[in-house]
Amino acid sequence: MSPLVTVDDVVRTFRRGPSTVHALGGVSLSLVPGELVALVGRSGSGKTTLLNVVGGLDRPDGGEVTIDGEKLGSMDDAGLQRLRRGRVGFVFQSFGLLPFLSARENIGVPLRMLRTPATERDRRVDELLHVVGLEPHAEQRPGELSGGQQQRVAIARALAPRPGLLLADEPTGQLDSETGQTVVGLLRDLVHDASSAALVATHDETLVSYADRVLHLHDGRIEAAPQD
Ligand SMILES: Nc1ncnc2c1ncn2[C@@H]1O[C@H](COP(=O)(O)OP(=O)(O)OP(=O)(O)O)[C@@H](O)[C@H]1O
Repeated sequence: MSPLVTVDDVVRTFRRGPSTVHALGGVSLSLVPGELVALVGRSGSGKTTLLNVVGGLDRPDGGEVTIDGEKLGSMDDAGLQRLRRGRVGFVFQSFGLLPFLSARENIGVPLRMLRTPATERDRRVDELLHVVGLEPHAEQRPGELSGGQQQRVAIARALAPRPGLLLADEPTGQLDSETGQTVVGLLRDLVHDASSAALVATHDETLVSYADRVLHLHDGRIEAAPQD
């Protein structure tokens, strides 16, 4: 199967005062549709930096990211913004929901940004509320939902435009282990069903056990997979 995402020798360095931090020191990987890949590594190993570069939130200093055959390095800022709106979904540890909107309205936000017609938008939001099991809570605001419910809203929102690629940074970090397990199982099923690819940075052993593949980052480099 041809890859949906390829990351080729990506380098990202940051200046911190007089010193240089090599956050990514030549990372290469690829993701095919339908796989959930866990990205593990110690704090500071470069996981968030890699997700940001793959999703076009940050530009690398070297190397290339290709999504669906399109090179991100050739896109201007408007092109990257279009990519993020339509083809890449982000799920963050802190959920990132708008506090004054209901669950239903939060899920619909990316579709509003894409100017999806209202009837189609409503249909898609209803479908997602059903998929993540939040129909009874559709009109509640984030502050009236549990952590697991908020994370399910965030996942539904990320999936609303049917992105080919889902990027998640510690999506279970704020959840107790049982809720985390529910969210991870849901995430995996959604990725498999929609043939999306997901790259998920995590410290969570349960999430790692649900992944199709695990990539280990160490000091900004992917380590060879341990032999089993
Ligand atoms: N904007 C920035 N400016 C300077 N240094 C940065 C910046 N962003 C990241 N870094 C540095 O790059 C390295 C990698 O950081 P990154 O956040 O990607 O790690 P991480 O693996 O996601 O860590 P954690 O698990 O704690 O979230 C760290 O040394 C960090 O301090």
